Amino acid sequence: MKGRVNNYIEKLLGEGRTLHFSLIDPDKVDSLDQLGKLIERLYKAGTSGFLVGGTIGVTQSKLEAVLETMEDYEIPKIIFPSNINVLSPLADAVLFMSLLNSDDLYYVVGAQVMGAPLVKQMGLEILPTAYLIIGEGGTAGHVGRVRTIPFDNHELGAAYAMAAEFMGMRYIYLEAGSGSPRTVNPSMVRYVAKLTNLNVIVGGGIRNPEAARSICEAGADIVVTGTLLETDPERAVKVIEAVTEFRTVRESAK
Ligand SMILES: CC(C)=CCC/C(C)=C/CC/C(C)=C/CC/C(C)=C/COP(=O)(O)OP(=O)(O)O
Ligand SMILES: O=P(O)(O)OC[C@@H](O)CO
Ligand SMILES: [Mg+2]
Repeated sequence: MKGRVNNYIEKLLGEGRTLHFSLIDPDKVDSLDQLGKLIERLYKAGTSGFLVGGTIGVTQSKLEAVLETMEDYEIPKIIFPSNINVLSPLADAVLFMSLLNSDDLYYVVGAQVMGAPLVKQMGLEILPTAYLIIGEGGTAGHVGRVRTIPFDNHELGAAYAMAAEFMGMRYIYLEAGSGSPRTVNPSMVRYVAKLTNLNVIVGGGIRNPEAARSICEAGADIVVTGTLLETDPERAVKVIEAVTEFRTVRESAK
């Protein structure tokens, strides 16, 4: 899929679909055998791609073991990097992200400067992504030193999203944090989707098909689940079905 991931995403979105990405955290994998079975299950259920990453504890060897387990599947394998050590040429693409609401310049531009030559050498396709953490954002919010955007402050979320679009980014990831007790507010998703042409990725705390559906209805383009795959794969399959069965007519931003 290298070089074809953006096109693959645009094609499915153009057909009115919403995509589901399964987030695998290499640090949470106990057995590669079990991971292989889980991946097969998620693929058969219709997940649209794999994100691979975790905030803490991911080594290159754990990352590559996960990517090798996925290699025979014809859907994108995309790195979700917490830092420059979480990169590998075995992936197809990388969410090349800037944490826009960080107080630490390292997460806004430093990691990108250190990572860019590595990404180039590895030949990874780029998904230029504004990463926005809403609420406290769990471990990622702590590590990323976020300047809080309250869950109900849609104007603030949308202002960041518009700034990201004006700076040339193509994706925005609205993140509540892994295992968050609540998801990003669907009304913030609606606001961002309406005011920009960015592809809107939403993740954090999505634990059931109803929550996933509300986020789809609000106009998300890609829905991410991570923790649920680890805790309740049966329910994760139901979330995948809810997302991939959803159909929408997308409007361009005014
Ligand atoms: C572009 C490059 C090379 C790096 C970008 C680096 C940036 C901007 C990082 C943002 C801050 C950060 C720590 C993000 C983590 C994103 C991530 C992989 C989340 C998913 O992992 P979790 O599920 O939260 O991990 P744990 O389960 O370990 O908490
Ligand atoms: O683990 P969950 O809560 O599904 O969150 C997924 C992802 O948005 C975390 O970065
Ligand atoms: Mg996690």
